[in-house]
Formats: sequence, structure tokens, C-alpha cells
Amino acid sequence: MTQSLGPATARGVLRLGTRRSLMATTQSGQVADRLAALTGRTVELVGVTTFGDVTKAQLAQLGGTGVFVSALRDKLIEGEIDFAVHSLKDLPTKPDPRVVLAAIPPRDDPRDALVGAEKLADLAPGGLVGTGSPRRVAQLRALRPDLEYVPIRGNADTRIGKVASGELRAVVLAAAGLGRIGRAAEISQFFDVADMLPAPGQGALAVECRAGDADLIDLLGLLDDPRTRTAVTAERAVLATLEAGCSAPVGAYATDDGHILSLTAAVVAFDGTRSVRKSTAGDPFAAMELGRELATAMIAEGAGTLMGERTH
Ligand SMILES: NCc1[nH]cc(CCC(=O)O)c1CC(=O)O
Repeated sequence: MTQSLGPATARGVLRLGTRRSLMATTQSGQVADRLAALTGRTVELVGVTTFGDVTKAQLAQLGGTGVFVSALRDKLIEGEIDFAVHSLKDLPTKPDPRVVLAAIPPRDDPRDALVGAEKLADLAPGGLVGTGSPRRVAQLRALRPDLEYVPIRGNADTRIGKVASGELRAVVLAAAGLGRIGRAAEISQFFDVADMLPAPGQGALAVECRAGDADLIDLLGLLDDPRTRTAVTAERAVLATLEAGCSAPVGAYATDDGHILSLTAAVVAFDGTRSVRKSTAGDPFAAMELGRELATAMIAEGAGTLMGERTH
């Protein structure tokens, strides 16, 4: 009974590294439960405090949410954990050769959502709406140019708290994240993807392990949803080709019905008055090329200029 059981891997336990926020532990817990159900293996959640969690204020200067991802990747390489779950939206488009994207599970709701007492159309002119995302502000300005948009940071609880306190009339967040933290009941409106194009990868998860861990790559592959993978591959190819990061005013959304991959992407000017928006469809096997070609066509129509106006 007092005998040491040795390292977790020696017992066959799989260690899933997770950030400690409610959203992160919920989505990691869901992946752990699904993997355990499919394989009979025991999955242990290992909490990791990331640099991004302790220096949120400097996040913009640090180059976005990539800081959350790199801390978990470091723990993977150090061998402290066996795999990690990230919000796919937060994953940099530049591949990290040390890790493999072993699974992209079925996507949750990709839409953005308004949290507040009213729908966007019913807010009184001049009302304050909070969002830290240039993509959301630009598209909101196109829908309601008469409202005031306020940059906000912090976790979803903090953001929603500004509505409860009366500081803001409403905030805009990802529906999937609100669901994961149990706050979906406070959504007053789901934005149609046609009105508010989501961030590339929004609502999807990324399951990563070490590039050399062949057995685990096979095991985690059971969690993969091929149609979500082709859709987000196309969306992220748009982002990569535009050389844009997670703070750029770029929306992209794709669906794969098993035969046809349909992709729409947009770059929106900061003031919401102009945008370059294009759609395409093609073979899901050519997801990457489809995204690249669409972005190249967008650049030819001035997408780069629109992005440059606000990010530099
Ligand atoms: N950038 C932070 C982040 N990363 C993932 C989500 C929500 C879940 C998702 O979009 O998949 C959020 C919060 C938000 O955008 O409201």
C-alpha cells in the first residue's frame, strides 16, 4: 500500500496537460473522458500554469495567445505530460516540428455570441459593447455603426461581469467557450456566420502529442473528426497565407459535407466600412490549397492593405 507506483507512464496512465482555467479544464476533461471511453485507458489531468496566465496584460505585446500553447508544448517535450488539448483558434499557424496534431475532435458551435439583456439590433444607440477582438469589432461596426466598442481583456467570467455590473450593455464571446464554462444561458443572440464570420478554427479543439510518440499518435487518432479537420485546415490556410495572426481582422469558416468543402473568408477594415470577402468550394482532400488560393485571391483584391491599416 505504501509502495511507490513509479512514474505515471509506467502504470499506463496517460497524462493530459491542461491550463487551469475553467474553459481549459472542461475541454480537457471532455477529451479525457472520450479517450477513456474509447480505449479503456486511464487519463490523468495535469494542471499547468502558463506564462500567458500570469501576464495577461502583456498578451498583446507577446504576440497573442500562442504563449498558452507554447508552455504546454514545452511540458510535452520535457516529458512531464503525454498530450495536451488546446483551443484550435489559439494555435499559431506555423507548425512546431516537435509536436503532432494527432486529433481534431468534432467541432462545437463555431458562432460568436452576444451576452447581455438584448439582441444587437435592440441596443440603444451609443451603448457600450465589449470585445477585445479586432475581427469582432470590425464586423460589429458593419452591423451597428452607432454603438461604442470597448476593448476588454480577461477571462470570460470577468468579461461577462462587466455586463452584470452595468459597465457594458453587452459583450461578444465565442459560443463554444461560453458553453464550456456553463454560461450559455446568458447568450441573448447567436450571430449567424454570414453576419459575423468566426475566427479560423473557432469552436474546434486541437489534441497534440510528441512527434515521436507513434503509439499515442495512433491512439489519439481515434478522437479525430476528418470533416472538422478538413474545414479548419482550409480556414487556417487562409490565415497563414494572409500572414495574419489571431489578433488580425480575419474571419474564415468552412464546412465539409463529406464530398464538398465550402469556405468563406473575409478581411474587414477596422471601421467596418470596407471588406474583402470571398467564397469557394472544392475537394476536401485539397483543403490546404483551397484556403491558400482563396487568400491569394483576397490579397489580389486588397486584403493586405486592409489588414495593414489596423495592425501596423
Ligand atoms: N482567444 C481566447 C479563446 N480561445 C478559445 C475561446 C473560446 C472557444 C473557441 O473559440 O473555440 C476563447 C474565448 C473567446 O473567443 O470568446
